[in-house]
Amino acid sequence: MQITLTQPDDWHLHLRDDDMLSAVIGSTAQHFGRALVMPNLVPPVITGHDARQYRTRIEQALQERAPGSSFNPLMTLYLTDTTDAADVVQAAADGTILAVKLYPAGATTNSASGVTDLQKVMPVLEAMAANNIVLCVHGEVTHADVDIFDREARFIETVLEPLRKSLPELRIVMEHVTTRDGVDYVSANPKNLAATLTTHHLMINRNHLLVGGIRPHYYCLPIAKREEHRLALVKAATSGDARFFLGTDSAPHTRSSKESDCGCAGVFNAANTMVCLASVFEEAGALDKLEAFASLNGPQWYGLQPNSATMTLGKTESAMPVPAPVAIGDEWVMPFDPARPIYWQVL
Ligand SMILES: NC(=O)N[C@@H](CC(=O)O)C(=O)O
Ligand SMILES: [Zn+2]
Ligand SMILES: [Zn+2]
Repeated sequence: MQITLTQPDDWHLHLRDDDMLSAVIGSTAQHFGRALVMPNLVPPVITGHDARQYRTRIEQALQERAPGSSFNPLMTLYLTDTTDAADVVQAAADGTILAVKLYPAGATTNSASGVTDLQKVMPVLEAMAANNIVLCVHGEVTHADVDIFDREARFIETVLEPLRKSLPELRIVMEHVTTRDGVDYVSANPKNLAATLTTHHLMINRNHLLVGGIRPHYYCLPIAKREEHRLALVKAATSGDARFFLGTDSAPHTRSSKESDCGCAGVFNAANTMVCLASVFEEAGALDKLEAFASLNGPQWYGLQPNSATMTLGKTESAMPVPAPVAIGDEWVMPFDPARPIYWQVL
């Protein structure tokens, strides 16, 4: 059996910089037409100028590692307490950026420069609403007294809902939704709200992370939740609802920084996302919805055309191996092990 789709895009991707960028760019460029590139570098991508320079570095890495690729990186800015609204509006108007990313300070990898109080960035958010610029959010509160498994639900209640009430015209993407609460909130609020879903959150729950030994390569933020939440994510992804689309959140870290006494959060799934998704959609009896999720809903939300190229996926007789580790200097980046056999390949 084979299925052919419009070439997919990745609406949430970490490409990093320097050697890591060179090591991982090929995995994405091989399959995806475009990706929305996250700005959480050290230091972060804050201004339009930073984004143009980062885009140039990505293009250089592409030329070296994937010559001839037509992959198109789409850039974002990292919102800080002191972001200049005029710079954001200009960067969107001249095509430098497609969206702005909100990291609550301290919520995830490289978020120390994130927003400490939404009131401080209201002028920027108002300018974004007026100019139809999308806000992508890492939707977790960071208070020490909120349990890590409740941080997404609490964000919806205490940050997202009040923000949407005070600025209903602002178009918002809840990135990497991991709970039924998140899915239900997006489903119930049709206006100016969408969500990305990652490959790994469609495949693993918190037992995969913690039962039978701790699995640092499944540690990511937001953390994987109970099985009932994973099932809600699969239902949303396979529903055909245009407000749910693929953002892999492929987030490479070196093996030693994951297998550590204080391991980094992030799953590197760029190389096998499409075969994993084919497996998830097949199991849900929804292979006919994979194209909407991976290739059509995202461009529609961002007001872009779908890619003109196609991708064909074929079933295999025997299970396919997990992609090989990617070398970076004398280190490795370990690709996502989907915790089940995969009988699909990209042809
Ligand atoms: N998802 C992760 O666990 N990590 C991401 C950051 C993020 O998307 O929150 C990273 O940059 O490593
Ligand atoms: Zn995030
Ligand atoms: Zn991310």
